[in-house]
Amino acid sequence: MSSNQTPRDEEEKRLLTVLEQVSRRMRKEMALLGDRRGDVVGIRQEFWDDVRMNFSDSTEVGETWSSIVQQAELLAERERSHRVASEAVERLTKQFDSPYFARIDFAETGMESEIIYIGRASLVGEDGETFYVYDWRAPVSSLFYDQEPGPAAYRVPDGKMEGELQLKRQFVIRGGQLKLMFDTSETVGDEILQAVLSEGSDTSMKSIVATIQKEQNWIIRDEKHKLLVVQGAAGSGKTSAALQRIAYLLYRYRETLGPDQIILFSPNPVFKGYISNVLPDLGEANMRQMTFRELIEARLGRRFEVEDLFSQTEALAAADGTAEGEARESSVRYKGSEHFFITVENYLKRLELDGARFRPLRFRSMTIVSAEEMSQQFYGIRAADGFGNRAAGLRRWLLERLRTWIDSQMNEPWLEEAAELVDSEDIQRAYVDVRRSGGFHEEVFDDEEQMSIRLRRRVAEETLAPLIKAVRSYRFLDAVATYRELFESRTLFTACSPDGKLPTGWEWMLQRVEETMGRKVIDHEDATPLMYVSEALEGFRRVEGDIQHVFVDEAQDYSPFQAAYLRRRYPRARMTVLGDFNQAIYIQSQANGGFGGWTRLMAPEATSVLRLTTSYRSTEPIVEYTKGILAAEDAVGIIPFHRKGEAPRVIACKDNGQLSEQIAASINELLAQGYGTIGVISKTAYESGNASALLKELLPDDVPVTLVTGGSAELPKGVSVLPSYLAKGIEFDAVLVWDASEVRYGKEKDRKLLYTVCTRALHILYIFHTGTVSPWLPKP
Ligand SMILES: Nc1ncnc2c1ncn2[C@@H]1O[C@H](COP(=O)(O)OP(=O)(O)OP(=O)(O)O)[C@@H](O)[C@H]1O
Repeated sequence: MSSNQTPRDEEEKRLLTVLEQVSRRMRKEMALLGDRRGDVVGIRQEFWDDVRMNFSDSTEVGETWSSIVQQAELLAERERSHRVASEAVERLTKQFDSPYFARIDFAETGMESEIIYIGRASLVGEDGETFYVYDWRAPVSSLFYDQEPGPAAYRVPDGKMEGELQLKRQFVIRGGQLKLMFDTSETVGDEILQAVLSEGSDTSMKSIVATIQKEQNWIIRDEKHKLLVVQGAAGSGKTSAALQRIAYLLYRYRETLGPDQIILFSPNPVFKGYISNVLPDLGEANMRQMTFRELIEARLGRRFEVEDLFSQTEALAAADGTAEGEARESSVRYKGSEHFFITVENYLKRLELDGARFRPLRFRSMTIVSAEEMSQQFYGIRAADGFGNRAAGLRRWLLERLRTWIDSQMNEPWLEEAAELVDSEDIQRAYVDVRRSGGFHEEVFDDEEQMSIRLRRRVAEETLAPLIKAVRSYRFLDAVATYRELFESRTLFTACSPDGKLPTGWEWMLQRVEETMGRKVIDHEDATPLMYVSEALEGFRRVEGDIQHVFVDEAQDYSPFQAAYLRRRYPRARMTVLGDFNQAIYIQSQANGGFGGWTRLMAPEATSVLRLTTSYRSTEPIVEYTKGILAAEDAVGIIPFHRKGEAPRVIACKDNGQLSEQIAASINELLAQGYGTIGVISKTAYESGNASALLKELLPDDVPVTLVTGGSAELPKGVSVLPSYLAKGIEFDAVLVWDASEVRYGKEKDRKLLYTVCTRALHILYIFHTGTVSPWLPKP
């Protein structure tokens, strides 16, 4: 490079070289893609022409079959290579747009300096040796995220590389054009981050690979710990770090780890949709995503009507201030507490000796096996074998008992009558059975007798099929009665309780459990404890051993039961758990005070607890303002990223009518200013239903207003109207809070909810209220 060129000229030149490589590769892949497409279409069209069809004898049929298989394999292979080529074209298109975002010059000790460019994906020359761009996940790339210029080192799989980091440069390249470049002495320079954060938000989350911060990078690349617990302020990049970590793990362990071996627990379906583009955008397939609710539904949903967390939240809000509401709230709080978890754990220990409840096997009015017999059999198996072996032993024994019981019924009138009613097809089948087993050669009379026995046996087995199925799926264990027992006996409860005390409102809980479970309804607060007891009695047999990584986002919302359950269900998985105790918005998680349920899941030496303190989402004025909603001790350690913006506004309205008019006017203004996503966030779903109807009336037809509900799978563009708890984890350019009055957000329990709502804003936060304003908002 000639010396009178500026660094920018040199970088422009280098960019052209890289783009030329990209386009050369693109031409090649396009040609390949065209060929493959042609092949696929051709094979599909001529599929049957190339198959020899001959059915004249069995040899010919065999040959016909193998020629079909051959053609199908050829087609599948071409389809695979078509897919590979089309993925390559997609990747190269993105590379043409922005091939890299950073450069580092690193001199390994005793060696010459090497220039390394870092991008979303690697780019290797046709010689297979020239690395034009390194993948952001390559070991050397960590220098960019972790280190400042000067002596530096990075980890490689078999040790450490030491040397000197001589230069760090960041780029913004869009559409193949170098827009910005900075040399930086910080880990990742502020200027670029400023530029990225000033952009508008979208209806789906973006990747952050170009600007990953040092602390986030520790989370992304940690390979030492089996349990990683992250407490991070609102907007500090927990979800982002989790998703980039998944991409990192898929790259680092690509030989042994697939996306279906990673599972992420999301707070709700909207969030699921919101994050679903990040991994594909990074060229990786999505991991599995679930909500905890889906686990509960799969386990209890077939036999019970199970309330979900959102319905519980709505029910509590509707009953707020009533005696019934207060009682339910304290029950919900208690059942999510550590105290209750320990009580149930102690109860399970006692159940190893005695007390598990069983459902008798009954047929019509006959008892085939009584609950007492089952209990004797169950507790007759050594306790050391654990619940799992005992339950399996009892299951085997019951199936055997059912078989002998069927034998004993052969001459019973009910069976004879039922056998007489069977249709001729069944008789035919019984006839075939007898023939197959060698009947009908000897005495005719005996054969008839045999046939009739078979017929009766078949009828008996069919009639008892549901019972047999129930035994096979462990339904003889009565988890509901076992769980209820804990509430029915005061002495039992106090014996299990860690401090020997009953919780306040215990009588109410007892009545409620009796009343709901009697109707086959399970309150949300009972669902996980019940599922836990139920699975414990079966010995936690429903494990998913092939899952290698479990991620839990919004982990502060999980009760100790939920945490313990996930650990049991995925026994071999490493866990990454991310949350913010300031956003513990559900009553169920307010009593367990943070992350206790998670941190005890694994040994301390296998656990790492990290904090993220800088809040990147919102402007500095918004972060400073929202910190004021929290209690002073909770706000310590939340640091705004210095991005300028408008101060939040609090707008008083005289009634709901004026409130909706003011919000509609703000929406019009904000849309005109170019804000693409606007969230109108109310406390409950009931209110958001009303809000959306009012706004639709007030706004012109071309302004899209979408009501987001618990079932919504994605976030729309334009104006979203949604309840507080569905706004978890997502963000909007502008947040308009629907009625932050004292009536709505007046109690201590509403404080974190209001904080969560307000921290969804990137650039604009307007808070509207009727009557007296919530006491939690900072005083002007
Ligand atoms: N290193 C980064 N570079 C660029 N943007 C970032 C970075 N870290 C976070 N962000 C942005 O900040 C916003 C918040 O990130 P994210 O949703 O991951 O935070 P969070 O901690 O999960 O938030 P919350 O708990 O409030 O839901 C997102 O828009 C994300 O893109």
